[in-house]
Amino acid sequence: MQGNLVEPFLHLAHVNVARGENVVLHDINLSVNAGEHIAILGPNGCGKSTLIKTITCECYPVVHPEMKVRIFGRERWDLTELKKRLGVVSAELPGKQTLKTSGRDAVITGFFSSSTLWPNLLVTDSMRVHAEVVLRQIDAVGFAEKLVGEMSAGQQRRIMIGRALVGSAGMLLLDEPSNALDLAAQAELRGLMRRLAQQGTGIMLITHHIADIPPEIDRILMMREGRIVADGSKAELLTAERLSDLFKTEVQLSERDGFYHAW
Ligand SMILES: Nc1ncnc2c1ncn2[C@@H]1O[C@H](COP(=O)(O)OP(=O)(O)OP(=O)(O)O)[C@@H](O)[C@H]1O
Repeated sequence: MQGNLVEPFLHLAHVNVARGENVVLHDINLSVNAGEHIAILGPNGCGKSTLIKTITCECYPVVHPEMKVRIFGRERWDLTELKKRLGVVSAELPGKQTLKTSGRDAVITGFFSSSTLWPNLLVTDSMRVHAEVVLRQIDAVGFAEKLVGEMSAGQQRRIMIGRALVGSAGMLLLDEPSNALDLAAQAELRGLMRRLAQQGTGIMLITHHIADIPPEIDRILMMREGRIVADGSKAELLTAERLSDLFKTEVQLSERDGFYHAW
């Protein structure tokens, strides 16, 4: 990085993405700087997860001359390298083997983007030291010995955030992270997102729960029918009118201590 230039995390220009026979993302233009905090909102099926999967190269854009996908400043990636650098967390575990992996080892799998610590993987001392730092950061030292399959959903989610953090270049992509969490676990997750955001971790959060959006998130992306229909500040877009228009239903909104509640 030079001078005051902010490092770009993502630059998408004129991106169209097909799934099966249908084009489900249309002319997506989006730039995100490293360290930004963004929430992506939109009705079911509008393409939020496909957008994340385009960033992780699990979905490929339709090739045409104006199309550009640049991630961390590069257009071409070794997929394994890219997966290691992107911290993606969804409600699903990386694989069945993760259930039989301890929390500590599951965090370390983030260095390899694997579902468990297979015997052939070379875990270095510096990886172990870094994993301990992350376990403290996510407040998971107390259950790090437990098998992931024996953890509560909230503990599992925290371990998956830790797994995403060890390898990632400071950007977390969270796809509906509060799914299946009870109220206490949702509150813990919100607290963790806040701490990470305050410590400088960038966050792209997909959620259907407006209350999940921590005060630190200041940019909102609205999607509808495969298009970005609004991209702006929270003050401008997180209003009852804009949400009602986005979801085509009457939405009421209130705000308390920087958190919003919609019903
Ligand atoms: N594996 C797939 N094969 C074919 N079409 C798919 C596939 N996955 C998703 N789609 C379609 O792509 C479109 C976008 O889906 P996507 O999952 O990205 O939306 P979303 O906004 O994340 O939805 P939700 O909020 O319900 O999770 C939808 O029309 C969906 O039916």
